Amino acid sequence: MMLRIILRPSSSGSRSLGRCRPEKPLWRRSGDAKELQAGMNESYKPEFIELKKWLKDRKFEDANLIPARFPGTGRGLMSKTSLQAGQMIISLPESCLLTTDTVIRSYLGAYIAKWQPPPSPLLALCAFLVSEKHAGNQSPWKPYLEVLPEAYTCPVCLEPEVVNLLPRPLKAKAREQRTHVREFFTSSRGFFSSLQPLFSQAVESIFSHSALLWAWCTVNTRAVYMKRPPRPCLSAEPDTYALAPYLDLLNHSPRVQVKAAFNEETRCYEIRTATSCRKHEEVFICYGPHDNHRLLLEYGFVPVRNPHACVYVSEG
Ligand SMILES: C[S@@+](CC[C@H](N)C(=O)[O-])C[C@H]1O[C@@H](n2cnc3c(N)ncnc32)[C@H](O)[C@@H]1O
Repeated sequence: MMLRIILRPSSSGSRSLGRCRPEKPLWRRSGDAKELQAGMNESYKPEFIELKKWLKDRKFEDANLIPARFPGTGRGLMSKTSLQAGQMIISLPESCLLTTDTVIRSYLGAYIAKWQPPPSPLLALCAFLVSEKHAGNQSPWKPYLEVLPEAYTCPVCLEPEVVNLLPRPLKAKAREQRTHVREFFTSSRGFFSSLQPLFSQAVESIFSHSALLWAWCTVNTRAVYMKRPPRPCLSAEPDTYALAPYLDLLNHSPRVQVKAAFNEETRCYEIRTATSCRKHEEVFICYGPHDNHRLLLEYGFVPVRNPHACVYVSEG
């Protein structure tokens, strides 16, 4: 997420990640009826009822999209009505977004301001996610945290024996990603220690490698692209991540295009379709024109048919 409809540049630095890609117009649907399979409504589940209440309190109401489980793509959002080209799919108010603004305004803000060198925007978001998850029932973000995956399927989360089975170029990238996250953890430990006054439990047990990996994957697979101005209390790395509850239930299809961006006038993150979507179909967005390696590496899945799929060959 960051859903890239495109979503954003990757948090591991070297690539552009699938998030909402606002500069690309609209989406295409394949029109292949065989691909469209009915989903099982999940809106009755307590976690989604709680999430909808929480969103309503933050001025978001939507009667059209419902959480559902689809064969092939898993959990996603289904449209209760047909959607026409150019129609808004979702418009999520700023008050629902989790960005570095949220973190800086929180109890972590004073600790971020004190820490030198300034933490990166990604570290600020990850620390907040870990801390709020640790807070459990006390967290105002609980309804959102409850619908986040417990675990991720990106190669960085796989056992080395499993990574070893991947094709060679992907294996190399998966190992690089693992090293990158390990270094992110090691270099963040000092900052985590500085947060000890906030917790009765040892910070080492809260901000563990596995907790940070979960937070990193949450941001990397779900955040949308939303550029924030640089702030002195954060490092100069681009601040482009926004977690967008509910909107981040939208799955990827390489065959659709959307327009997605934060609207400065309405103060909402908006996604519009370019093409129509039939009633009771899964609504997709496009995380970017990514090949299968990239989708597996960054998002932990490979779509059934991908027009951007390619085969890597070595020079030899
Ligand atoms: C932004 S989330 C979308 C919602 C997610 N399916 C959920 O249940 O929370 C992105 C994640 O959804 C899954 N996903 C997205 N598009 C998919 C697709 N076409 N097929 C299978 N899984 C997909 C991947 O696990 C990906 O990391």
